[in-house]
Amino acid sequence: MRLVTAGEMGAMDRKAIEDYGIPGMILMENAGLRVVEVISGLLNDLNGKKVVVVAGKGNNGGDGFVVARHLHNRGSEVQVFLAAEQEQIKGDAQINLNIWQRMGQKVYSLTKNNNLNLLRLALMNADLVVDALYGTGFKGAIREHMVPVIEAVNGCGKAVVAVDIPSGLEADTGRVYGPCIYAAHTITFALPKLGLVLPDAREFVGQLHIVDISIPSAVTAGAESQRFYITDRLVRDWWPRRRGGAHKGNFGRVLVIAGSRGMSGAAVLAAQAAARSGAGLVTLGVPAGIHDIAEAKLTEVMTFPLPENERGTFSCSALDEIQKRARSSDILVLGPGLGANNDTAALVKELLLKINTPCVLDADGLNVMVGKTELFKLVKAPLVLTPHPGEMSRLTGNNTRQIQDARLETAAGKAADWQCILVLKGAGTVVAGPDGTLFINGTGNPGMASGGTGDVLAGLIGGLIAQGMTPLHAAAAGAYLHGLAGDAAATERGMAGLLASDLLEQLPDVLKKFEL
Ligand SMILES: NC(=O)C1=CN([C@@H]2O[C@H](COP(=O)(O)OP(=O)(O)OC[C@H]3O[C@@H](n4cnc5c(N)ncnc54)[C@H](O)[C@@H]3O)[C@@H](O)[C@H]2O)[C@@H](O)CC1
Ligand SMILES: [K+]
Repeated sequence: MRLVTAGEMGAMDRKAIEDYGIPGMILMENAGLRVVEVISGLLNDLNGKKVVVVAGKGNNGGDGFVVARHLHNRGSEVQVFLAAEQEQIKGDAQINLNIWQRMGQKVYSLTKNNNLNLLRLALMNADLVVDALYGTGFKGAIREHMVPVIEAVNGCGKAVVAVDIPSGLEADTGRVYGPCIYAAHTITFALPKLGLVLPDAREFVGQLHIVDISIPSAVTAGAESQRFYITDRLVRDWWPRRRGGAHKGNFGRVLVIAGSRGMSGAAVLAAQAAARSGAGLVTLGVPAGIHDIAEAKLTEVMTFPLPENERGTFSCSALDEIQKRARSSDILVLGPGLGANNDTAALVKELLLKINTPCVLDADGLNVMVGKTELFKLVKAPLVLTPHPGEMSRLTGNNTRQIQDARLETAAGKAADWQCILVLKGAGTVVAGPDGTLFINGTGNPGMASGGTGDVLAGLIGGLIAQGMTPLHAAAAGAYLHGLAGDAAATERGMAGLLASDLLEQLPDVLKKFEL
């Protein structure tokens, strides 16, 4: 699903209104109705439920009046609080406010101080709160006089449903510069706004619902944004189909080159993830000293020993053998647990320059390329880099704060500079293609910030490429599925004890639903 900025969404609204003749009132009516549908699902029976609507002066507030009307019609007891003077309300919002008042319903203006106490009282008794203070028109920090309103809503302990965007959050940046509504659910219209899926926004957005408000599909499909939110639907579109009569040769061959003395686990995890992803054949090459361990740990994956140096890491003399094996493989996964020394670094560098097989380069495979990033664009086959912010910092020379403050720009910029696919890991993993396409991932949880989960991701992406997904789609799908596996593991066993190997256990169930 495309991610849009407030400006892009506004242009689409205008197009629907001006080019297609859909009155703005209809869009607002649909928006309100969709919110009521979600609320209805949350409260079961709307009859008799107490709902507080806090509305702002713009069209987001207008949506709030529509919500209030439909909830009232379905038997809820609705109180509307307006964070503006009535005279400030214009256009469609004004029409909906008028309708509400002609229905004999009150509006309490929060610009009068005593109504703040009334709001607090109403919130105490409420079953649910609707936040319609600000939507895509909001930028910067909440003004001083609105702070107590937001604080009252956040402090009341009731479920808050945010209309389009939690008020206080910027639609384009996902940034919050002052107090902001903590929503349990955010119902956003037509397409997800970029800021809603960025990591800073997560705690405010709660569960994100994307609802249709009847903007013609030709308009939303014509959005120019090359940023996408990864969804089930996208992954399903990319999914490699398994024909009847298929054999293991149809699902690709993965070569994993990974591990060193003390880090056999990384190699094993990456190889198992490739196998669990559905790849036909997975072969793991490790330094000879840990070969017996790898072989003992793995059942389905084939293993072979390679020359090592006195530190127990790959020796550069392993080059020919790896090259030969890579030629008969569909993808090379290189890097997990390699260790970083000059000998191994030389091997990685030579391999990248010589192979014609697509490659996923991870972990120490990336660390040994620090200072040599100009070589990335010389790699002949598609290259997928999977740095976490620390590795990205070393590769770019920017500190991690700079990387984290500009995750989208960094990923997109370096994917273009290095002519590669860049997977910038961390909350809200960003996948960037060299052509400017960006995918943002919303699955996963903090429990996954533990050793070995990155190795699983590298193997998973490799396995998907082997099965015929394009490297860019495999990187995005891999991040998404990896997060789903982490979420399933966390649901079952909690976050604290979550191990990378738990993700492997969850993968078959996660993948199952895409096979249908
Ligand atoms: N036709 C349309 O454009 C539609 C718009 N819809 C709703 O309209 C919303 C956008 O409406 P608007 O553009 O009127 O904007 P908002 O309703 O988001 O209102 C923002 C208002 O707050 C002001 N503001 C901006 N930054 C502020 C700050 N830091 N502190 C205080 N005030 C600030 C703005 O000047 C504006 O008056 C969407 O989010 C959506 O909810 C929906 O009704 C669907 C159709
Ligand atoms: K809102």
